[in-house]
Amino acid sequence: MGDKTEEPKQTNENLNVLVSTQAVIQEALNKLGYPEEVYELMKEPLRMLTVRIPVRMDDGSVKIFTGYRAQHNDAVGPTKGGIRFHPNVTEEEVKALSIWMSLKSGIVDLPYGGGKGGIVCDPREMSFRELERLSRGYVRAISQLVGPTKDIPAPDVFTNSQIMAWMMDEYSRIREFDSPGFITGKPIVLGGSHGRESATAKGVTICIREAAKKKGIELEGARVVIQGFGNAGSFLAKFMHDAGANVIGISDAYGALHDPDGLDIEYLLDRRDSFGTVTKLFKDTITNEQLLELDCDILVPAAIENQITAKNAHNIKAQIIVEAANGPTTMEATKILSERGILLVPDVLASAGGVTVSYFEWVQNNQGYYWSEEEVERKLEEIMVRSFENVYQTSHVRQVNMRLSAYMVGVRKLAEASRFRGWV
Ligand SMILES: NC(=O)C1=CN([C@@H]2O[C@H](COP(=O)(O)OP(=O)(O)OC[C@H]3O[C@@H](n4cnc5c(N)ncnc54)[C@H](O)[C@@H]3O)[C@@H](O)[C@H]2O)C=CC1
Ligand SMILES: O=C(O)CCC(=O)C(=O)O
Repeated sequence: MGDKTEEPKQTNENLNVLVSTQAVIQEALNKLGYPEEVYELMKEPLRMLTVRIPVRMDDGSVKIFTGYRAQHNDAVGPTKGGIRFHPNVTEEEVKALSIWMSLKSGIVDLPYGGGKGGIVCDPREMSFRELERLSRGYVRAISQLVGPTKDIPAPDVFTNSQIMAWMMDEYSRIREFDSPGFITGKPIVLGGSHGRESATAKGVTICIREAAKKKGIELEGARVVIQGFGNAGSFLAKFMHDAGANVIGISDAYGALHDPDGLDIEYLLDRRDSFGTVTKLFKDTITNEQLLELDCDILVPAAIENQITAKNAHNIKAQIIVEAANGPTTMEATKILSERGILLVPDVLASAGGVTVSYFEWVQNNQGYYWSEEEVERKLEEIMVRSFENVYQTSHVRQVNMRLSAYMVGVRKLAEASRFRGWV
């Protein structure tokens, strides 16, 4: 399968993640037999807040940042989803990310709808104190819309447990009581859960293991390529390495590293910075585009959107693609990969380990009783295996690819809850 590398194709492909997500949602609802009004309800978030956040910079100037919080649908329960700090954040991207959160919660069966936030900024260029002021300013700006029973944020690209701690502290000050359940992904000492930091990668690892079984591929010695070396990508590299797989390629925003004999993962983990950057330390690098087309068994995009497109889908060599990132593969590429017989485990299933352990964190905060790491991992394992099997079997029974079957599984609970509430 696919040893030959084709010339990049010129395409007029749609790269708008909101538009492409809407198309798959519509297809899923049609297949399930729901009327058009259900799609009309689902195609956009119920609420979308845009905020402007003034931040005093270290040089004394004031900079105004734009931020968003989207709440897709709260028919099932409060909305939930991460906050992204990235220069390319857009309103449409945040909307799509909130829809994906609804689907994830439906797939792993959590009592949530989807939410997502983002701030247009580059935290790599900001000081620690500037980041604190920005994080607190964002919470002040969205505080009326969010809360432990309304909308519960968490980390995403370029945000981490320190940022969650500042946000929790700011929210608690505004409300005048300690509110650990306002946000998840916190440091353990502030009510964070064991296993949350590695949860997204754990969930991806379980999906890789289950997908490899379906394809008859042994994980021991399998060649794995991972795009992105942040929270999701770096923990995944470790778990793959520990499972005896051969991680032959990794990347960050600045480039990629390749060694057909296997990279020194322990060394790379030791040298990466808090933004998941490591390739700057090396002279001998390849590009992210080259990384995706490397000869390997398992490919894991764990960085940003629109990485596998109609341009490069024909040149992907992996037999299994497991999407740790949100939206890394376009819909046209999904079709090409599925026609080529490549097993693609979609983002809304594969990356749902993060929100699952965030849910455990929120439950622990609400009850004030904390679980051991073993308990968290056992519960996560059970949920991920069951969800993988459900989506996989649905794809077989309905004769659709796993992205469409995941959307069908994910959207059903939301549609039913909206119907029982009398919304549609
Ligand atoms: N952190 C979490 O719990 C979850 C994360 N995800 C998704 O996983 C993906 C990665 O998120 P995290 O690991 O949390 O972020 P992170 O901020 O920890 O790491 C991001 C990584 O992507 C790289 N990157 C950024 N821009 C890039 C570009 N243009 N090209 C190539 N690489 C680039 C960075 O250098 C870094 O290595 C995102 O799509 C995120 O939405 C999904 C579910 C949960
Ligand atoms: O942990 C959470 O609540 C959300 C994680 C997230 O943002 C995601 O799955 O994309």
